[in-house]
Amino acid sequence: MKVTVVGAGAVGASCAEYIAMKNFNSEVVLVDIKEGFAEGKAMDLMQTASLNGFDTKITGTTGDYSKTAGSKVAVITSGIPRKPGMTREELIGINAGIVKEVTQNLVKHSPDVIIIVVSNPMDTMAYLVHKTSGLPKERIIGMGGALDSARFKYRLAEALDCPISDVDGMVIAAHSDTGMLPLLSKATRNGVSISEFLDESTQNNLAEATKVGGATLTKLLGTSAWYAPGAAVSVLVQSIVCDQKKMIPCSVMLDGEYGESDICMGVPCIIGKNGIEKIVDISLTDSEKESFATAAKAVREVNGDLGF
Ligand SMILES: NC(=O)C1=CN([C@@H]2O[C@H](COP(=O)(O)OP(=O)(O)OC[C@H]3O[C@@H](n4cnc5c(N)ncnc54)[C@H](O)[C@@H]3O)[C@@H](O)[C@H]2O)C=CC1
Ligand SMILES: O=C([O-])CC(=O)C(=O)O
Repeated sequence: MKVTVVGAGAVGASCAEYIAMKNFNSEVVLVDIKEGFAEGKAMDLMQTASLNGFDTKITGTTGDYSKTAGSKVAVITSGIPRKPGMTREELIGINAGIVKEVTQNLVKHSPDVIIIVVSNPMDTMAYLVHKTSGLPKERIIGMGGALDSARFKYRLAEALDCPISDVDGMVIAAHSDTGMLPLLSKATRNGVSISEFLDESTQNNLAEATKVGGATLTKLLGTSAWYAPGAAVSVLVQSIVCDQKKMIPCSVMLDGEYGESDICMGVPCIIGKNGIEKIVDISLTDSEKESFATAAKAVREVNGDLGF
């Protein structure tokens, strides 16, 4: 199957690399606006194929969307990343125009495409794709929760001083420094609630560290992260291409679910060959419900800047 990745920068190239390394898909097309950049990244990645043992064909193009025709999945990573001290929301002015134009080009050449939105502010960019693409809602998936949940598991394992494979947990709501909701009430070590091992203050500290995970890395790196974002996208793409029907928190258009409508927010979804196969309704505590509603209010305010 053909998978297109728009934006051959840090996250886009990392997506392409992880997809290829997992060797489940035949073709990845990288697109960038910078002359020769996607072609160069594709060539460099292809020269790792014999070393890393994958058969995925990776090609690159400078803005020729005819090369993306017939894509099953397209990942939008084009746009600017934040710098230390910035919020994701501050990127809207530049990224909204880029995401809108890229979406129109993608849909023109691949009307049946499933779009994965990565560019920030992601929940608002996913909403923008809904408003401008004409695609059915099950074919627009915002990537945030997969990454935030991986960061949550990293912090859980750190606090529990145990292997990451021992822990499980999920982050829902918004992909923002304040709007993420790590579900402490459902986090486990081998099926045992973390409250059996960690006191409340330790739990709250690790939840806070999870929420600012992106900002912490941006401060350390001088730009935002790419390895875990790329890996998180590859998990989503694999679940679609291989119809795995994994449950992954994704930012999707809500129509009454979790008490919200006309907004993209992170909720657990079953991801398969049709994109979002199902939104999973899970029980939340009263305080989690309140946090979800507060996060939605903030996302709605940012969406307002799009002018729909
Ligand atoms: N949703 C998430 O969890 C995450 C989102 N991000 C977001 O992903 C985006 C990309 O981040 P990076 O890869 O680090 O940035 P980057 O600057 O390394 O790469 C972005 C690429 O997009 C290209 N581009 C810009 N306009 C374009 C257009 N109209 N068409 C095609 N390509 C275009 C640029 O030339 C550049 O190569 C940022 O908005 C960042 O905030 C990053 C990490 C995680
Ligand atoms: O922090 C950022 O700006 C990039 C991002 O969304 C993340 O790494 O979670």
